[in-house]
Amino acid sequence: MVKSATNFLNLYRKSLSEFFKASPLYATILFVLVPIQSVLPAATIAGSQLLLTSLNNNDSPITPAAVWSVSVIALGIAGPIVTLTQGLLTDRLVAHINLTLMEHSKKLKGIATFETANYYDELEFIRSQSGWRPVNLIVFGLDLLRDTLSVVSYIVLLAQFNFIVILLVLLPIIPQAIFTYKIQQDAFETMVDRSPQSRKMQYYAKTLLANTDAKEVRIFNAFDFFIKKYQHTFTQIHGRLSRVRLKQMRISGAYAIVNGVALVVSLYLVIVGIQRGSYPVASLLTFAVTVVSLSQSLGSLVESSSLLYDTLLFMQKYYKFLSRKDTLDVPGKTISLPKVPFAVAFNHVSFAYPETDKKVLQDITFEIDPGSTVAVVGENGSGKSTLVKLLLRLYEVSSGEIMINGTPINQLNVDAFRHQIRVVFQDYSKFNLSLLESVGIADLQGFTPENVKLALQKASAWDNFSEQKISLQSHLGKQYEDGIEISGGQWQKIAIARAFLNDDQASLAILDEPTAAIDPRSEFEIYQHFAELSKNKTVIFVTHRLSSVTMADKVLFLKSGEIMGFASHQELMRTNSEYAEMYRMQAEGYVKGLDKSENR
Ligand SMILES: Nc1ncnc2c1ncn2[C@@H]1O[C@H](COP(=O)(O)OP(=O)(O)OP(=O)(O)O)[C@@H](O)[C@H]1O
Repeated sequence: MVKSATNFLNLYRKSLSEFFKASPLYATILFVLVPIQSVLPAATIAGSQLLLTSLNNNDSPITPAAVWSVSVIALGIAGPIVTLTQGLLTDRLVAHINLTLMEHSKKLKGIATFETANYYDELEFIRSQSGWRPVNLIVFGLDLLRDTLSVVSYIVLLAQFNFIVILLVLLPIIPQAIFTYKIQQDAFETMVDRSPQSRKMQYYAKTLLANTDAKEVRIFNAFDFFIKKYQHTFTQIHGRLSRVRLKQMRISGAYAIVNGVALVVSLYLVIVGIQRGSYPVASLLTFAVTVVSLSQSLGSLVESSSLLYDTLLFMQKYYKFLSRKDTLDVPGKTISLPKVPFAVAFNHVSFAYPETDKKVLQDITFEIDPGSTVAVVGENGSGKSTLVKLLLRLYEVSSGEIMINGTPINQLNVDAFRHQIRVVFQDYSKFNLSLLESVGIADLQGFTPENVKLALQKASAWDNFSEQKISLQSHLGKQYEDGIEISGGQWQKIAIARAFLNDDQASLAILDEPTAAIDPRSEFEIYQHFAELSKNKTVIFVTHRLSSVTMADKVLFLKSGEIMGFASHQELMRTNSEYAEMYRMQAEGYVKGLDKSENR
């Protein structure tokens, strides 16, 4: 209990320091004004009692009247200033928390955090709440400060009464507070637990409402299917949360009754005290007003601190994410390679994705000569994209070693190494930016309108865009009001253009199924430019179109994470029956297709 209270206070203190990081000015104004604002109600009550006493004693009422007046006026002025500053600080804090998260993601050079289910859930939870949780941190964080100071100031006012009176007012609140924190923790844990389910619910709603799945949902008439799935998941998680909240309400009601009885008893004690002459008559006013205000402030203190507790549990996850280290092991001193074509060597490389046991690559050993072109082929799931990810050092190998120009990959400077690579991913990004930026992002220091245009030409995209009056400045995608939605093939051509951008400065090009959505004419044109792309650099391309392997010096044939063959296409055709069969099957399918159309 003491330990968790200490943790709570430490986390609160740490979280408050975020206010100052977000805006030192607004935070300072608030931390000066809120305490003053908090004690002002008690000051007005004290002023009232002094006023009554002075009138009763025929003394001058000027000083107590001044205390009362100044307190009331200051209270009126402080309110709007605090509200304004709180609003301004909230905006800053939301931006600060999100920017800190984004800055931290910069340090995570590996992608395990983003592709592993557990990490992903945690990240999604933080990301989905980072837009509004900081607001609660300010609101409840300041409420706690305000309520604490108000409670202290009311207790000071009550100090003139018997100790038992104070105890009667304060005691019932302690079990109530403990219980409320416990319930809040249960509610939070229920919410965190349900985060995978919440994601499911969001997914079902999005499938029906977003444009990405609109076609198939309608063709399959799958509306009720998704609505039922949503309702089912909602009922599951809502039931748990409702039970926690109902329990909270029942027990809070019971404590309210205990509290009420304690207040009545304390009023009785004060009346008896006044009748006996222990307290002045005017103190009844102080007691009546203070006890009600104190009771309200105590209730509010418990509520705000329990709600803050909920927010602090979020902050705990936020700090945990910030303390998350990169999944790559980056040495203190790293090596940058000269701008020459890369020689790539895999030495007995095996790999299992984090938190899984299955080796998706097993004992892979091969060498690629600098400046040569290698095609990687194999069935779905044979490990081709995984090999690419390891070569880009998005993951660390489980065992074995990858060497680039004779240097182990994990001794290279990650940023410099990646900057020497041009890459097209199978699941390429559709950056909702201008056309210029969508391509330029591949070389942020070196892109110009001219070289972006050249890259788009090599990707066989420029004429197509020009015909549709899409300029370099046009915004792509639906994120913008004036954004233009382009076709799947056009998005892919932009991804290819990124590989062509300033490609003469790269040492390695990696193309993972680069032309899957491209029309045959464009594909032919792009492949013609590939010859240019492969000049002065090593090229590795993953493909299912075996017709394109003839462009490669060698073919790496993978099956179930193992190398089945690594030789020229001609040699594999001669020596590897499985490869030859795969190639013939594709070629026959194509020829049969031709025969059919000719016989029509
Ligand atoms: N992030 C991941 N976490 C866990 N397993 C993964 C992950 N990504 C891929 N896998 C698994 O690794 C294996 C190899 O996948 P990979 O994507 O490398 O195959 P591929 O040869 O590129 O397939 P395709 O031809 O379909 O693109 C598959 O069994 C897949 O399920």
